[in-house]
Amino acid sequence: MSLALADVVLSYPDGDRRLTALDRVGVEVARGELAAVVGPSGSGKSSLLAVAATLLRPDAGRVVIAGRDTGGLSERQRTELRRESVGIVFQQANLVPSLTAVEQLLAMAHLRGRRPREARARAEALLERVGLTGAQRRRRPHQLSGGERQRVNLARALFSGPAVLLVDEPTSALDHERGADVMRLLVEVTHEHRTATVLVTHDRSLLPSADSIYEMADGKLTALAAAVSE
Ligand SMILES: Nc1ncnc2c1ncn2[C@@H]1O[C@H](COP(=O)(O)OP(=O)(O)OP(=O)(O)O)[C@@H](O)[C@H]1O
Repeated sequence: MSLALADVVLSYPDGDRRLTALDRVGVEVARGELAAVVGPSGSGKSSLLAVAATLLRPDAGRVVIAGRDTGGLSERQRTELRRESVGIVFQQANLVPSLTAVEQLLAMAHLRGRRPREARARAEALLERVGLTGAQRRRRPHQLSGGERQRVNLARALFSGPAVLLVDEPTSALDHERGADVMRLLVEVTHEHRTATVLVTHDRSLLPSADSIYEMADGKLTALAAAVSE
């Protein structure tokens, strides 16, 4: 399993008490599998992604990423593991306003010490794969549509070759057709790049293309349909 959560509990301070956002959550996602998580607002979906991304430490339970139990790791080790093994596509694209699409990816290469020519070729290929033309790859975020920015975001998340891909509401700002296109792309890249992908969404119409489906309600995660093992 590339991503495994077992008995994960997460709570937030809430006045004098604590609010339980994740209540003994367990989930396993294999490489090449896209698991979709649906659930109402406030049910704990973003909290699940934050824990899976090692951005938040759970109060209890285990989070295993690419075979490594993250529980005993220092902050520094967690950051390192996140950089190497976790691709994150959150609602806002969080792109750097002054950089072109290609440069958004190259900025990551710089952090990771890749060779410039090799990095540029990889950046161009990934952006092409997610559907950006040569001209679009040279544009800055404000010159791209919301859907195109999401594609840049996805390409950037894939750049390091992560084992785990975490995607939060990628289609919420898009119309139905564009949302369905982004979903199709996510399924394809999950299979091609062999990522263990978790996708959080409100949109139930996207579910049929997922490999497995879970529902989050009041911090509890239930499997609605399991992945068919290969
Ligand atoms: N930093 C925080 N401090 C306190 N409570 C929080 C914090 N973040 C989230 N919560 C609470 O935890 C619960 C779960 O929130 P979470 O954001 O995970 O839900 P969600 O399913 O992602 O919602 P949405 O679909 O609206 O994004 C909610 O009751 C929320 O108010």
